[in-house]
Amino acid sequence: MFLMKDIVRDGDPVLRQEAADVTFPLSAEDQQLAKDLMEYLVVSQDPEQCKKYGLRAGVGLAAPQVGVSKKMASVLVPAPEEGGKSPFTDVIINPVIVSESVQMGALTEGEGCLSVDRDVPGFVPRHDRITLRYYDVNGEKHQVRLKNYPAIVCQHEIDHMHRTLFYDHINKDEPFARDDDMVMIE
Ligand SMILES: OCN(O)CCCc1ccccc1
Ligand code: NI
Repeated sequence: MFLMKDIVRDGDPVLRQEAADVTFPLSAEDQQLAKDLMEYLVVSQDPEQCKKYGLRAGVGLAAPQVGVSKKMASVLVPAPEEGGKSPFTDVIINPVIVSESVQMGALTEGEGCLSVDRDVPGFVPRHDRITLRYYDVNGEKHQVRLKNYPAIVCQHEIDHMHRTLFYDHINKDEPFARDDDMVMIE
C-alpha cells in the first residue's frame, strides 16, 4: 500500500518527464501498480483509514507521482451525496483526450496536488467538457464524455503524464483572473 513517503514531491525530475505508454497485456507489476494506485484513493477517502495511515486524501493518483513514469492513473470521484454513485471511477491507461470544449472550467477552490506540499492559490483553467479515450486494466477500450469535476480531475491526472503540474496553468499576473465564460465549479 502506498503511504505519503512513497509519493514523489515537486522538484523530483520524474514529475517533469513525458511518461511511457503502458503495454498490454499488463505485466504482473503493472497490474499491482494499478491496484495500489486505486487502493490509495479508497483508503485516503475513508476518514478513519486516512487518519490511521497519515494520508492526504486524493481523488486521483498518477503513476509518475509514485516514481513510475508510465501513462497510468487512478481516478475516484466521490459520489456527490452519501450513498450516491461515483460520477467516475477507473484506472485510466494510455489516456487521450480526443475532444474538448472551447468553454473552460475551474474549481472555485483552486487545485492542490499530493506531490505539491504547498498551497498555490489561483484558478486552474481547464476544459469544462472532454471526451476521454483510455484503456482499463483488462485492456478494454473506453470512450467517455466527462464534464465539470470529473473532467477537471482527469485533466489533472493526464497532466502528470505530460510533465505538467496544476500550478503551471495559473495566471502568474492575475491568479484569479477568469473570463466570464468560464464555468466555476464548486
Ligand atoms: O494527481 C492527483 N493528486 O495530486 C491529488 C489531487 C487531485 C486533484 C485535486 C484538485 C483538482 C483535480 C485533481
Ligand atoms: Ni496531482
